[in-house]
Amino acid sequence: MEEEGSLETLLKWAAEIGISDSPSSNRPLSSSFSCCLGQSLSVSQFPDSGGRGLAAVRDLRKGELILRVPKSALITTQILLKDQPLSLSINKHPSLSSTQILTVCLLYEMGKGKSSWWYPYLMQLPRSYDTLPCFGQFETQAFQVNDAIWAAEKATVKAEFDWKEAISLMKELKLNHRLLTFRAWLWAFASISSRTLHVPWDNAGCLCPVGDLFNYAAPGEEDFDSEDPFVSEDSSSRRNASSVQVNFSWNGDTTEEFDVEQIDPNLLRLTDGGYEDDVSAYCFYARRNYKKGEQVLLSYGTYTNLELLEHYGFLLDKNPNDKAFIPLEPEIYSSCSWPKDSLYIHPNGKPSFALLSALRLWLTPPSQRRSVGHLVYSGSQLSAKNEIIVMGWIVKNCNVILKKFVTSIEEDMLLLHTIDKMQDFCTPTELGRLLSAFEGEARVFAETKGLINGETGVNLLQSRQMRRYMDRWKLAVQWRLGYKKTLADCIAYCSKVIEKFASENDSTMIISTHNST
Ligand SMILES: C[S@@+](CC[C@H](N)C(=O)[O-])C[C@H]1O[C@@H](n2cnc3c(N)ncnc32)[C@H](O)[C@@H]1O
Repeated sequence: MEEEGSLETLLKWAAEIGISDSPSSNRPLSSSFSCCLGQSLSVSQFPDSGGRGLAAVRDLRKGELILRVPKSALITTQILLKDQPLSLSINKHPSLSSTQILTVCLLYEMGKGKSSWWYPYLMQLPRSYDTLPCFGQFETQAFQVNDAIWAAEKATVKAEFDWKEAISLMKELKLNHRLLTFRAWLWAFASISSRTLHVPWDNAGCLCPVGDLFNYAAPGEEDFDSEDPFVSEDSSSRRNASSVQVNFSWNGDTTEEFDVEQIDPNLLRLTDGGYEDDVSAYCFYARRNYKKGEQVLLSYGTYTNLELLEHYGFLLDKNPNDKAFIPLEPEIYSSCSWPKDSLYIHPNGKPSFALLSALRLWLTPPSQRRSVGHLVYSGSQLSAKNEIIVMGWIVKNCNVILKKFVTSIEEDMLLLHTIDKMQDFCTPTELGRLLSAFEGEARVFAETKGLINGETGVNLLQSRQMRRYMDRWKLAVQWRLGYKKTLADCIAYCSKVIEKFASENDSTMIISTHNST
């Protein structure tokens, strides 16, 4: 993400309008503060986890109030519709969704330039995004996995459809031609998708100055290395995918250093934050204890890496909520009552509870399925033989899928290294050397984007647009590599289970042979 405008201007303006990170909710709202932060938080750079974000300026305790943003500072459709001409025009388009309306409102507000009340905030918004609808054809194909390619294509088509539906309204509002383009729409849509917070009165959510500087940590990270394949499964509620929804769950982090007993029990109610009617403000709370200097993170909800990419334009190296779906025969879905999206492989390689159960049933001879139904649905293994068949089926299918990819895990790792080098190159000679050594996908990228052209190629590579293409391409390669690794881990896991059963079977045979002699 790239943003422009001055951060100091934003933080000064934020202090003036009552945004505060003071731990005391009684601190008078005052314009005498030159920065809204400094008491609990400060803006800092975290290159490996979100770039610009918020750091703790002192040790923070779980449940502590760390930021308040008054309702008047939030950008909501409700507030923007106080503008009469805007409101009159929007009323004439009742079929537009709440997100389309907020997107139009944001572009309309951008069109006001310096006269917008939110100008210091708007200037700090990223100039471009890497959310799925922004992926071009090359980057989309780089996912290699059909589900992901479809998700990217669908996201782009949907964004274009939404834009076309809203264009007559935007023309009525006399937005300048730059704001009428699909590019501008994608920008506004991605701003909303990746930065809005949940508010109870509008599905589109709100834009929350300063509150939207928190980067993301997945809920359930503490379960990531758990031996139990069921722990992280469907344990948290799915949230509205189009907005940053602050997590109200009770499962805070386990890295306690303070005595939880000392915390006011009322504060434990809120571990992330939300809009609070009684104080008319968006309030944020520390979801766990933080040491001074640490990045303070927010849980936007439970997302797979593909969902994170779609709505927020990034993915996590280790995402406890990620899921790898493999193609299954239609009869597998119809032979069980598990929902399709519960049949997947965990990021640690273990098949999901539902996937195992569905396969146990499906790989039982049809005449016996009725009699084992209750065992299958309770998650029990049916027999050693059935378990070996199930694991063998998974191993075989994952192998088939992996072999069909045009690149292997090792090649993807090498490609990521090449992309890094392209992003870091220093001189035209270095670039020339790099480009001449290109083959496969990197060569296609260089050709498609016009990089194989001496001086022009160098200039192009340095351009902002080319950097964006490379970032998105890299995200797609990272995603597919994660997918392949999960399948490889799954093969290893299932093979181990088969070995275990085989060795148990051997020892049973030895015992029974021994007993019969
Ligand atoms: C609500 S904003 C957070 C603040 C943002 N970093 C900024 O500079 O404005 C959400 C965006 O931050 C980035 N982000 C948040 N958490 C991240 C993480 N854990 N890893 C990588 N990028 C992250 C993504 O670009 C996402 O769309």
